[in-house]
Amino acid sequence: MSRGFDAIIIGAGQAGPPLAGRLTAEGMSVALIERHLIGGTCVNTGCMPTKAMVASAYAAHLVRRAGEYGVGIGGDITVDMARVQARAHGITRDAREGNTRWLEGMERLTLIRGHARFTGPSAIEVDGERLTAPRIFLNVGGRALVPDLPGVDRVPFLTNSSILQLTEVPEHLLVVGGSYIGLEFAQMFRRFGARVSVVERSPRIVMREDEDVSEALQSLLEDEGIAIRTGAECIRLQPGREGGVAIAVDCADGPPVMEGSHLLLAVGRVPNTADLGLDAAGVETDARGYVTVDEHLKTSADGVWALGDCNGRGAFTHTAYNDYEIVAANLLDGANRKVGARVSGYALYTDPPLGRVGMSESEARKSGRPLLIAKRPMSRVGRAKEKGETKGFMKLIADAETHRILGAAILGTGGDEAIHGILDAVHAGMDYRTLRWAVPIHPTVSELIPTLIMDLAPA
Ligand SMILES: Cc1cc2nc3c(=O)[nH]c(=O)nc-3n(C[C@H](O)[C@H](O)[C@H](O)COP(=O)(O)OP(=O)(O)OC[C@H]3O[C@@H](n4cnc5c(N)ncnc54)[C@H](O)[C@@H]3O)c2cc1C
Ligand SMILES: NC(=O)c1ccc[n+]([C@@H]2O[C@H](COP(=O)([O-])OP(=O)(O)OC[C@H]3O[C@@H](n4cnc5c(N)ncnc54)[C@H](O)[C@@H]3O)[C@@H](O)[C@H]2O)c1
Repeated sequence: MSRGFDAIIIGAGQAGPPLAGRLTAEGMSVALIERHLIGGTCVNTGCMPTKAMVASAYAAHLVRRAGEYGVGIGGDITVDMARVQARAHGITRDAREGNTRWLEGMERLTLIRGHARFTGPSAIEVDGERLTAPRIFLNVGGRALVPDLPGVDRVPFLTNSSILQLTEVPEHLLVVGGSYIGLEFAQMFRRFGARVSVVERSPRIVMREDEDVSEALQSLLEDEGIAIRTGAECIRLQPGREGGVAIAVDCADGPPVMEGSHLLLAVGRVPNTADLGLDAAGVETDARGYVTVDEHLKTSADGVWALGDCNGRGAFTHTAYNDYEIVAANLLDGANRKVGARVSGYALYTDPPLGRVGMSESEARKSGRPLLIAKRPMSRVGRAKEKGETKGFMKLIADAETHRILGAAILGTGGDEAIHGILDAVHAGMDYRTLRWAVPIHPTVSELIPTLIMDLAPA
């Protein structure tokens, strides 16, 4: 049996469902195929559950600090991991069910549950059924990378998905990987009461950020009692002496073996492209399996586009959604939007969070432009003092000749929100001098943005 559609979308993550909404609204018949949970990674095992758990961890942290604010708490502070998880799962379930209802009620949409793979150009097979369409959109996302570390097959390990099923606080959580996933889980589990050790292969955590960011983050995590081991190049995994897991790191300074009760692998993601039958349709990938796309997100095969994490052009929910906006605008609105025009912005949800936009200082220096830089510790931000959250700093980097902002980092309370004032200015291509005369609201973290601009100096 074969069914024909105007369009087929594979994957109901962050780009597929809104694209289905636009295409069906234009009168097209669309098949949306999902093999697992509607909403994909962000809703089910990524942003939503982790940010819900970060909120629980923040509550535990603040309660422990209550005395500093003049607030007394009677009795011991306890964390009920099962309730923390139930809260997070409730939030994700509501989102997933809302998305599912929306898609099930969408006119001209056929929602198909199953694994899709190409059988030829314009042809897909799901559970033995053949589907064809002149337009096929890949939104297949990715999954946790399980690295080929010696001993990985001899020890139990957790990923970002399975760690969401823990109903008890681990005694000692070992985290391999000191970037987004590793650090967000490390801090939250420390705040839930676990001992936590992070092992990172690079010379510093969050290696893609500037050194001052890595240093400040490491120091604030260590202040909370998290052990961090960087430059750990020769990691071997082995069963622990008293059950649990051990990581042998005998190639660097420090103790040669770290033992823990649980192990989280947080060393990156792999795209879900190996089992898609891409060869049958002539869709090319790079060496790491990411679908190769052009500036309009078209693949090497006519009539096939790739959106979201699987195209390697972004690794965030907002970049996946923006991919949908680009494809929809070009196909349906006669636009000529390009992925390269996107201003890079993201946040790391430690507490305090790191809000980032554009270039890091080291990238800006490598570009060879004449730079102006301003930096201010959060201990000199009124709102941070009032909140009792003064760790971190804000940094702004501008081009001295063009007067454009090149990048910024706000590692500090509210940094994930305040960074948007700068992100919008970069997006608008604004001359930073325009912002000098903005009248921001007091007391906020954002109110320091004009001050930072006044402080810009050759560096
Ligand atoms: C722990 C964690 C925390 C994160 N936190 C944040 C955050 O705070 N902010 C942020 O911006 N980003 C965050 N991310 C990243 C974010 O989740 C992803 O960038 C985003 O979900 C990518 O969306 P996507 O649509 O490309 O793919 P996905 O959301 O992964 O969706 C792909 C879908 O395709 C389906 N699929 C795959 N292959 C097939 C097939 N052959 N047939 C049918 N269906 C298929 C999958 O089942 C899945 O549902 C986080 C990620 C993780 C892991
Ligand atoms: N706040 C957010 O937006 C957010 C949160 C979580 C995840 N994410 C997304 O998920 C993706 C994956 O995150 P991630 O943290 O797993 O990957 P990542 O690629 O950001 O970092 C992986 C880290 O593991 C280290 N590493 C790699 N191999 C190692 C080894 N063998 N031993 C020790 N360390 C090793 C790397 O040096 C790096 O620091 C990110 O690209 C991000 O886009 C985003």
